[in-house]
Amino acid sequence: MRTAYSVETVRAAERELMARLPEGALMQRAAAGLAAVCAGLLRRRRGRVYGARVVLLVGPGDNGGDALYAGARLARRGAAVTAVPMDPERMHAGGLAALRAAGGRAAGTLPQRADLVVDGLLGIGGRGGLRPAAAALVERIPPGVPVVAVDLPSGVDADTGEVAGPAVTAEVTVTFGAYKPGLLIDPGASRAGALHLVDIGLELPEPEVEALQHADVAGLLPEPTASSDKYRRGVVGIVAGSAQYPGAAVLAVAGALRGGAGAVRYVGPAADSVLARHPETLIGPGRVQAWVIGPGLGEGRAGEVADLLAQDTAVLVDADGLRGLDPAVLRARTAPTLLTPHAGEAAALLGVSRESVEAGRLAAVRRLAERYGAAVLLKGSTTLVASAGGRPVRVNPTGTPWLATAGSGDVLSGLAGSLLAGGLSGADAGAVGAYLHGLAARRTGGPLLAQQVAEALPAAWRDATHP
Ligand SMILES: NC(=O)C1=CN([C@@H]2O[C@H](COP(=O)(O)OP(=O)(O)OC[C@H]3O[C@@H](n4cnc5c(N)ncnc54)[C@H](OP(=O)(O)O)[C@@H]3O)[C@@H](O)[C@H]2O)[C@@H](O)CC1
Ligand SMILES: [K+]
Repeated sequence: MRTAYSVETVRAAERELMARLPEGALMQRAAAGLAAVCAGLLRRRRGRVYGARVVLLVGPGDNGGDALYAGARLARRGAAVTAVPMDPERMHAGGLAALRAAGGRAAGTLPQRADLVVDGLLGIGGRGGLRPAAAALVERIPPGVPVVAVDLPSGVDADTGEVAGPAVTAEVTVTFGAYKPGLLIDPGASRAGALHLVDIGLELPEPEVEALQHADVAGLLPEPTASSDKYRRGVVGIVAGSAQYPGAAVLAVAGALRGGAGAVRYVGPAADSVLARHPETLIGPGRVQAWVIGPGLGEGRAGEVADLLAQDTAVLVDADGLRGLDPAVLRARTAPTLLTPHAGEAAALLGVSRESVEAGRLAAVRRLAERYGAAVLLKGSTTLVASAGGRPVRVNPTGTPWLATAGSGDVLSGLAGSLLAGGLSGADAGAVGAYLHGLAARRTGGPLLAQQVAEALPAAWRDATHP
């Protein structure tokens, strides 16, 4: 599991550790890790550190201090290191002295030729959009030069991944002590590049955000045993499709058939299309362990959603099924409930604009889970899964922009519903479903069709369970 911690939590752990260590020890650990990553990048790019031109963008706080001490280490290995301050009056004094003693220098303007830029403008002390002096430096980073961000790319909000105005786009981010949520959640995540965690010895409590890895998924996936027949492996019921959108039913069933359930039942007007593509499907009402309702349903079917929610059975509600949901009804349920909105649907459920959901995805998914008392999977460039009760929000690490394609959400809802039928909780079914869905899309690559994602799911399942 990759875990991420809020600034408040990191600061508290840092205070506790600092009290037990000599002054400056943590910054030295951070700078050593940062310098090692920079040296590795320079060796890969140009064979050696000696003679490399390194530019440090130096902010007024300790983030700038990390950059200066790391710059000193690189200068001692023969790099030509230039520090460019955001504010010449405010630079970490000890770091600047160390850089000068190692042969580095400070300059007022950003050199146009460089092999590496180190972004030490702002770390976890950054607040709001970059002020003009910082924004001006970021805009002058020469194109094509790799940037290593110190702790996080300047301009990215550490707690949320929000980006207000200009921000650094890094090739690598070297982060200290713990991942920050903003490194795992877009738009911040796509600014951070490859992540490198430097252990500085912090002792941390339960994380605010976590990302599953292969081993976590393997541990959660239901594997049939010798004694499991199709009913024990769970039956998932799909209520989807309409005369206008029969394809959504076909795709939801395609996902459900590959999610490990023993059988898939279809209820709705697209039975002929479903059977033509998936002759394995059971048709018509009957007993199930989980229902999926919503994909391609069209308008005017809220009564069917209400009927399913009144049953003591796990339910996944997607797409058109999400219209006009009553929080009180959902909160009263005891069986697992999973809602799978995209940003527009989430906005309607919260009564806010789509833009505000996109800009603050973490807050939005948490509020949805609390308001509806359900697990909520918020689809998007980084899919998030929250559950009611303050558990860590799960960030899906396997997504790819190619998944933004028609029908891909229908496959996901069927897949996650199948996992619910297999006995996973709402949050686990959502997180594991999103993980496999992303892996399947990555395997398919390039411009993809939703049905190809469904077809690649068994291979994705094997990748996660037998890497
Ligand atoms: N945690 C750990 O264990 C360890 C942490 N370490 C390092 O310390 C870093 C945190 O250092 P930090 O607290 O000094 O804050 P930092 O990020 O340098 O920024 C504060 C400065 O920025 C300014 N400023 C704020 N917003 C701004 C904006 N939008 N645009 C422009 N300026 C803005 C703000 O100005 P002010 O508001 O005071 O006027 C203040 O001067 C952390 O990220 C990591 O790198 C490691 O060394 C060791 C272990
Ligand atoms: K930074």
